[in-house]
Amino acid sequence: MRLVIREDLPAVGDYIANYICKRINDFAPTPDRPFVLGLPTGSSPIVTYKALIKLVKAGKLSFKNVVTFNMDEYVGIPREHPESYHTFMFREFFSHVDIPPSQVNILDGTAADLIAECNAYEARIKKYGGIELFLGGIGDDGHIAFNEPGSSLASRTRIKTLAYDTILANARFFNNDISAVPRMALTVGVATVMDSREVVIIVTGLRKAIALSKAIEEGVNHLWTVSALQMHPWTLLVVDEDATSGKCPRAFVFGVFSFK
Ligand SMILES: N[C@@H]1[C@@H](O)[C@H](O)[C@@H](COP(=O)(O)O)O[C@@H]1O
Repeated sequence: MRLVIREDLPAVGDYIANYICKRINDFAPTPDRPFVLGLPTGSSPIVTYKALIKLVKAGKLSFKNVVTFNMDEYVGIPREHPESYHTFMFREFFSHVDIPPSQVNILDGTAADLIAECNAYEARIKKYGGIELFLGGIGDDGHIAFNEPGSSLASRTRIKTLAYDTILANARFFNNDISAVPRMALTVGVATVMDSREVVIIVTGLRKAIALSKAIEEGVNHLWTVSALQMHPWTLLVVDEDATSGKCPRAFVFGVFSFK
């Protein structure tokens, strides 16, 4: 597991955007061999998206031969809803880069058969040969995608009931009205993320300090689902100074690297 510490959120965003840019350019994707990229929502990735958009506008990066799979989507709110992850992704990212919309994959939380929707999503990922790089964020409780505390570490794309903490945290996007936050979501599973060839995780802010410490300093534990990444052969955590204010310094003793 690699750990990169940067001063603040904008520096984290720049680092990850440049990292992804290099990965895509080195991969030299073509229409027959696209780069398959997993993507998150949330406030943490917004600066990364902004930095990626800048790279595209500067002609240093193209998404023409990139296929994306988003991590999750709320159940029961239409795509057009201002807080659907579908709307979020087009507003914050896809509308500003050169990706053909047909290459964007986002779970449909309004599908008539939600289980079939989840199974088809897994099949589509498989059809593309798996995900090359999954970018993710984490919740304050260490959840990855919507794999809430207690999720199976062998989980696949499925319907998940949201934890009360997550509903509370996301109420800020719904005018602080807890009752307006969907109770369920479709989410890739922990095993879906683990199958990716590389995982890059953004962890920023004091709120995430305990989760970061649990992710890298304690054992693999389904109550902090991000900790499963300890078992992944090629994970990169990019964090800011605030997020290291848990117990992180000990991590260096155990050989986690810091590139400052
Ligand atoms: N499903 C998303 C997660 O994928 C995301 O990582 C998390 C953190 O969001 P933020 O970056 O706003 O802290 O929010 C939601 O729960």
